[in-house]
Amino acid sequence: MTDAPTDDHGFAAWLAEQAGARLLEVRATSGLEGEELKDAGDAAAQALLAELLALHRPHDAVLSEEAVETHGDSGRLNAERVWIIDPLDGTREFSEPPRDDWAVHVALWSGGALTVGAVAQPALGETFHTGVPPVVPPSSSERPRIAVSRSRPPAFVSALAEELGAELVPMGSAGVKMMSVVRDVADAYVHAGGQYEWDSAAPVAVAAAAGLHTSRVDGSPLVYNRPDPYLPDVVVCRPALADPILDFIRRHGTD
Ligand SMILES: Nc1ncnc2c1ncn2[C@@H]1O[C@H](COP(=O)(O)O)[C@@H](OP(=O)(O)O)[C@H]1O
Ligand SMILES: [Mg+2]
Repeated sequence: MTDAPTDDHGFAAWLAEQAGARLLEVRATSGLEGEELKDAGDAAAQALLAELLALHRPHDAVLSEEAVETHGDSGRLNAERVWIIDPLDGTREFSEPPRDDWAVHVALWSGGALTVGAVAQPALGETFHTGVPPVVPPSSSERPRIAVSRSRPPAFVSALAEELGAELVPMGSAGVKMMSVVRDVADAYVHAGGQYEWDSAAPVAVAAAAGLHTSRVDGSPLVYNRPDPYLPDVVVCRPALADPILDFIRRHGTD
């Protein structure tokens, strides 16, 4: 294991990569499949991240999908610095090798806002982070592309795509979908109906640092480290698509 960087951006990227390497190892060597592989991945990535955070940032609080005791007020609500992590986002896709649409999310919330984010896509060998904000290339597609859940695409997004003349691009993991906009694989990610702070914190921090639009579906800001981490909807897109998308949702809702 390489030394942990001292700056928070580099540290977040390093953490995400350490967990990513552990996940690749579990996938390649455990011999497990299906639910057992999902559970082994979640547990291994959570254990490593918890250990490394306790070792290198012992005074900071944590909110993790895989640590239920952090979901309520475990001290994080009064903390100055809170790491919001999803040790394995896109668990379903992780359990379907050789799919690469799964990710490790590490964000830092500090003093009321997200200040750091890192999203590792270990099977792609790529990590996106706020230390070196990604440069989003001009869109390579004439038609807008909207990334949607592979397993549970919200119905309103099909109607939105029809109005915008867009195509839907199904893939797993909230982080992968937001990074697909950064990578010019899609132009927008629009989601409603359920999600939690850990699903969006790190990729939203990276997307915002890259100059993309990030908000709730009603256009209001995404707010993190709240008492209830349920944060059911999100829009991440190229800035030019924000008005058309938010206007459609204002007129038609998300039901
Ligand atoms: N309706 C919903 N309610 C709760 N969580 C949801 C959800 N839709 C998506 N998610 C979460 O968002 C992540 C991406 O989902 P999807 O690939 O379907 O877009 C998944 O995280 P995990 O893989 O960490 O559980 C999934 O659990
Ligand atoms: Mg998740």
